[in-house]
Amino acid sequence: MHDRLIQEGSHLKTIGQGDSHVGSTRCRLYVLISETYEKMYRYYRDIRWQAILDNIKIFVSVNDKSTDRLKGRNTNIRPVYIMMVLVLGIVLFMILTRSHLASSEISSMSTGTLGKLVKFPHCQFTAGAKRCIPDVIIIGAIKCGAQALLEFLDVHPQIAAVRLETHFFDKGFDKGYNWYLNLMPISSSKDKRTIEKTSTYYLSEENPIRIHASLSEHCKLIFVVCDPIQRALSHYAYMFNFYRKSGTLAKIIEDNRYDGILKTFGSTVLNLDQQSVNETRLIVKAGMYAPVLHKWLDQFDKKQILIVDGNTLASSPAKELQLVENFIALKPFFRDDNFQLNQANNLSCMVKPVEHCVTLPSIAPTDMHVPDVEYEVIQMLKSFYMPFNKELQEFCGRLFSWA
Ligand SMILES: Nc1ncnc2c1ncn2[C@@H]1O[C@H](COP(=O)(O)OS(=O)(=O)O)[C@@H](OP(=O)(O)O)[C@H]1O
Repeated sequence: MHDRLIQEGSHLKTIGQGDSHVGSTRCRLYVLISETYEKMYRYYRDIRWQAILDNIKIFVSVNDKSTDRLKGRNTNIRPVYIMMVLVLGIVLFMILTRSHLASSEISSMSTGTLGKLVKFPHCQFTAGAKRCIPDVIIIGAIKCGAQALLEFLDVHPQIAAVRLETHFFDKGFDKGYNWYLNLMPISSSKDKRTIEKTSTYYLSEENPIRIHASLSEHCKLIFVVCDPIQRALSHYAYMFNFYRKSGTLAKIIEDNRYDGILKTFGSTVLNLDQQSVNETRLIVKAGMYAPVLHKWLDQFDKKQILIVDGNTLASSPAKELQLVENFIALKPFFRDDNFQLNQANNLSCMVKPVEHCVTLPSIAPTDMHVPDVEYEVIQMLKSFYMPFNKELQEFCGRLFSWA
């Protein structure tokens, strides 16, 4: 069985094997590492028992007669109690070999500013339940409706969403796989895809490399974009209100950091001479979608990335949700009559099968600072973003009303 597994499954690596006798039955244990669970199903019939811990898969063959069994020959497989004894032995074996596994994997890791890069096991099973790291990640953009997309998708029966931003790949990568996995929803269904959203992922150059190295080679990315000027205004208003509420606005303005804001929207997005756009500011950079996308395309195939239009998502969510269904191969679920447009803010709420409006930051409308915006500033931003928007449209093969 072992040779056949190795021959047919080039993704399998043996890291240990041994013989043992239980009564008169000779048992051979193999400890194999596999990157994917799916491929293992093909071999499942050969295997008397398997266990999964991190990415260690353990397979047990009894008397090496499993290949005979596949060919339909009769075998003298001993009763279930033998297997139970083996299970206990193997659990011990797994514990003893974990430290060895860790060090053998480290040889293929990259360290340095990227952190340890290693393919994460997709799911872990405990007490009949399963947790899986994401199949799909919504990587941004800030203030374009990524949260609305996530919350609506979570109503789909095949989706298990992480409601809070984990920031694992941009801020918590050194916390490691188990920390990340424990943030994932528990699911008992085989059919569910796990989805995570952190709106700042798209901005960091390390994230595409880390996500590509850690998640399944089949993982998918969703990038929600929107009118970059509207986005910048929303971002500015959010930060202004946030810092004012926390009493740190004056300090933020004084610090003049690239990710901070200044007293006015114009002074934040323009250079000191007021004649050109300051592209070193986060608030400007966060709307330059095409250059950002290049970093992701260095790691991922174009087919693995879906661009969603956040402006359309606000007014006609079903249209964008259907694109997502198609992209991640979900059963059709979302229709126009699931949603209703709220005339007060021009944003859609779900009305069925559940009533759900996406919660916006808890700042009372009366306290909300709406930035003053000069016509010239908008014109400068328009010309600045135009080539990036054009490139994005070419990439998507789709026109956006705001581009
Ligand atoms: N259906 C629905 N409900 C609520 N909000 C919606 C919806 N569709 C899109 N949007 C837009 O989402 C904007 C906030 O974006 P995000 O949730 O992605 O912001 S964040 O980056 O995660 O903080 C938010 O921007 P602001 O209104 O300026 O706050 C909305 O315009």
